[in-house]
Amino acid sequence: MLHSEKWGESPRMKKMEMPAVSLLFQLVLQELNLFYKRDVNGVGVLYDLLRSHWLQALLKVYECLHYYIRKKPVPVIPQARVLSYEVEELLREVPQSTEIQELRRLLRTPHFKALLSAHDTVAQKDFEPVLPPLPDNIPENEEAMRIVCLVKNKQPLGATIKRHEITGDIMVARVISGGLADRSGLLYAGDKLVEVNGVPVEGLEPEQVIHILALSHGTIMFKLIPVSDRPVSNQTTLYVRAMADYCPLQDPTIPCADAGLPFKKGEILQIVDQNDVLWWQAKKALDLNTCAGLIPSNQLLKRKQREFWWSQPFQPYTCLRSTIRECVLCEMELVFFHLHSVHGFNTSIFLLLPAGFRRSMRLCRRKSQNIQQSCYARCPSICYSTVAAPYEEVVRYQRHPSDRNRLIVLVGPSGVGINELRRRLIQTNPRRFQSAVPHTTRAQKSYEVNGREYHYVSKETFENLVYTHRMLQYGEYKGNLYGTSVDAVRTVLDEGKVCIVDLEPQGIQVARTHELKPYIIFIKPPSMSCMRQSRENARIITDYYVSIRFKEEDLEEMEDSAKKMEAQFGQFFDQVVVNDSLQEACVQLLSAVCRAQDEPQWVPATWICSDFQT
Ligand SMILES: Nc1ncnc2c1ncn2[C@@H]1O[C@H](COP(=O)(O)OP(=O)(O)OP(=O)(O)O)[C@@H](O)[C@H]1O
Repeated sequence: MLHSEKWGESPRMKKMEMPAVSLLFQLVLQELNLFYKRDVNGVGVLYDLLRSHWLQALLKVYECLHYYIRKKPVPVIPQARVLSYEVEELLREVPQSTEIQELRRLLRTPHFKALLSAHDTVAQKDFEPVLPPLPDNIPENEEAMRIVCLVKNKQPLGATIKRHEITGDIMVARVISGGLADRSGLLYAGDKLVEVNGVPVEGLEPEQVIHILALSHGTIMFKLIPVSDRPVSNQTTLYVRAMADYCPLQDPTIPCADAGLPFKKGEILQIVDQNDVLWWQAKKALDLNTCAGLIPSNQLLKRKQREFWWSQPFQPYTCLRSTIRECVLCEMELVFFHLHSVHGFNTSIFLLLPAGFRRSMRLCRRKSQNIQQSCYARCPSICYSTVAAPYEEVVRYQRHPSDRNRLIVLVGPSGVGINELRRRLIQTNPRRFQSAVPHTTRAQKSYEVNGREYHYVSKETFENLVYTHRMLQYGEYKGNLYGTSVDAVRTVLDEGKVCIVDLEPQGIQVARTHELKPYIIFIKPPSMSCMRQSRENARIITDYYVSIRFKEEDLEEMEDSAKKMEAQFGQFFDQVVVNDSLQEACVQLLSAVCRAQDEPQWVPATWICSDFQT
């Protein structure tokens, strides 16, 4: 901000602008000076004290603060006009002066004029809120009472009230972090309301208090008895990934729906307050400037999920809304949170393809009924418990250039184009990107090379890999076992390359380890109408030698399957690429893969913090 004054231009001016304290200091020192020479008792000590460096420095700070508080910006356009006029005059005298010509050009530029105009608009506004005078009839026990004035603006007040179950008093139930009430530092959870805008609240219902607030304009004045034990905030900020959707407006148990924070699975939330065991306060990591909202705590969600799990043991994925609906809480909070909105507050065919370009687990699975999904077969309880955790603690992770690359996992419905995209991605830079060579128990063909198309192993070896948890996923096709091993992935990563694998979504959990740090990319089909166009000439590869056109039912199945995958596993997707135009999808895929390796990403805290690692 530009200021028109210069501080202390003359000694007289300086004296006039000097704050009273400084002036007093000077006078006292002058007086003491007289007595100092006469050696009056104690004068020397006082004189030295007042002249001490630290006190002088403190006084200097005080003077500076005083000066800036008093100083108000003034409009500068009139001065700019005078300057322009003087520049013109000067140019008449020295027309060839490039400096003055440059100054004239600057003064005439639209952005400079706009800057001055913006400055003056701000300078002429009075931003100081006009507070009403304090009431005359402040009670004698003033100590116990506090008057709080909050000026309404476009933001919600950010606090909730409730009736105390025993005393019937109207209390501040909670103050939402980052809201107006919180930033004022004047309202605390547990404060007892006595009056609102001069109206006593004793005997009133919380709804009636809300009504009084709704009718008030300008400034809201609360008379309240402060809570005796203010909560000491020693919270550490925590980031979590939401593992389910949550909609506060459809949750009848939330103490205050308007104060709730809706979120979708996969979103990163910053938990700012965990004081309440049942209801936390959180912000979205993408929108940290807003005030926080209420979300169910980990404990509350886990409890409900457990109850639901025991009643429906074969349906691991629960609808958060349905579980929460069962919860009955005694607390009933009323909002003066969103008053502004309610009451007007401003408120492939691998035969001929080079190594790595073969189909792995996706091999003819549409036709096969025998392919098993390893995840559930091997560890249903582990999968369930992890999937069902309501929040997953996450941290920001930036891969160090000397670290191994993160595993890239492609997930999507059969036929969506995963093989095609992976093939194209690898083709862009085969020295950087590579698939993992799968294992199989089927016989090696004459033109195949062990370790190129497949690792050909015996059934016993294969089963041993499965039992020792070294298979990311595996399945059976026409009596033979196929699978992708962790060792095969590790081989690619150890060569400094980026390993690209496709997994069934149930296999995501197996791959999510500290070692592989997988980055999951969901390949999503476009809308049905777009698919009809883009897949008009495409072929589904149903067996090594058979390819047929996509039928309407294939497209429907793809869409249906994609929806189910998103609904059940969406929380694990780091990136979604819609495969409409192959070229565009490939570009998106390439940039996502590069981002995963080179830019900071949210990853489970267990992958990074040594405390979590087992
Ligand atoms: N965006 C697209 N536009 C047109 N055709 C496409 C597109 N994406 C993929 N295809 C074609 O669709 C067919 C199926 O693709 P692809 O084999 O890559 O799918 P997939 O997801 O790997 O299927 P599966 O799970 O059965 O192995 C291929 O012929 C491929 O070229």
